[in-house]
Amino acid sequence: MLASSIQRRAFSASARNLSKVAVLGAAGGIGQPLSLLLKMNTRVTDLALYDIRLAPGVAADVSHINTKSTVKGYEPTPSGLASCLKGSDIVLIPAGVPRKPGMTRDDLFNTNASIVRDLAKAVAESAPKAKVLVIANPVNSTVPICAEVFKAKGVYNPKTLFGVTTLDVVRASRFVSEIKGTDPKDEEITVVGGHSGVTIVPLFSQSKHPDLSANADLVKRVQFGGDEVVQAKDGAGSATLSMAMAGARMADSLLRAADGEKGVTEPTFVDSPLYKDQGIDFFSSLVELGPNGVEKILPIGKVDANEEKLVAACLGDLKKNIEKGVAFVAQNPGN
Ligand SMILES: NC(=O)C1=CN([C@@H]2O[C@H](COP(=O)(O)OP(=O)(O)OC[C@H]3O[C@@H](n4cnc5c(N)ncnc54)[C@H](O)[C@@H]3O)[C@@H](O)[C@H]2O)C=CC1
Ligand SMILES: O=C([O-])CC(=O)C(=O)O
Repeated sequence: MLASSIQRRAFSASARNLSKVAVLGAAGGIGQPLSLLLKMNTRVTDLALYDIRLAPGVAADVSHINTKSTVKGYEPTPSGLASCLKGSDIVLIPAGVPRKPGMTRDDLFNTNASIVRDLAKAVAESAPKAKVLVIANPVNSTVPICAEVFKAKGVYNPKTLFGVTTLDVVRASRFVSEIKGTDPKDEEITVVGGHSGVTIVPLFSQSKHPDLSANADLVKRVQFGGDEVVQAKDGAGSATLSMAMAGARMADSLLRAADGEKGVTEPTFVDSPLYKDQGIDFFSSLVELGPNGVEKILPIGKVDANEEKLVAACLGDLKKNIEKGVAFVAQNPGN
């Protein structure tokens, strides 16, 4: 009995990979709680924090938490960034400015596009095999920007680039549970499309409450949940704590899949075949994760008449957002 439990322990310990996780933008509103949650994750063995300010301070603070992983904060220099990235299995990118009331995510493009482009270049040079999780907005454009940079550097792997859309399903399950008086953990809501306004498409017809697809207020709340936080923070930024939780969940799912766990799925914005025939190269849907990243992209499944209209509205905007990201890199390749 004892021997077999020791054997089991030995097996589970040996089945786990060493995992270096890097956070770029680690001193920000998302970066700090995200770093905290990653420090609490026992699958992370090395946590590497980079920002243009304060990363060593955040690292010193987080490093006192009594879990086994090492934590290091890097100086805001090209060599600091390269050392941070070197050997990383997962790179999360929450670097970039957040919205203020009255702005759309697309209004962040002018500032964040070049930040993400330059960080993607550093990833291509120092961690070309890492799984890259893009949080910086507008995700619908920043993910194509990363893809174009990786293509130009000859390291593009569509299985390892992810736009983080987890917060949309986190919100959807919570909002439904509030209406139905249920536990959000029992409310799995599929959300597809992209990550802004009408490109966010909840598919309530596939949930336990198909009637909710006719609830226009709820659909709108999921699509514009981010605005609720932006307005409530009144100029001081957008969702940070719920986003940190969502980003940490996405990273944990990839780590579990890398450790051989089967059937791990997350919704995420990836290079997807689902609407390529309409010229849309990236789309968020449920994705099965494996040791190499994307294992299988699941189809969106059956949708009802309300949702068909939502998908149609999503595709128009999404196509433009993706094209904008691609055009940016073509016109501004940077140094
Ligand atoms: N994907 C999603 O669901 C969500 C995405 N976001 C987005 O995440 C981004 C970050 O939001 P917050 O953390 O609230 O902003 P923040 O302003 O609090 O933090 C951003 C951090 O990025 C750093 N930074 C800026 N340029 C950098 C560079 N070149 N290299 C490294 N670090 C750099 C800043 O110094 C700052 O510490 C925003 O673009 C926001 O819109 C926010 C919520 C949800
Ligand atoms: O709304 C924003 O700007 C931040 C975001 O992406 C979200 O909260 O979903």
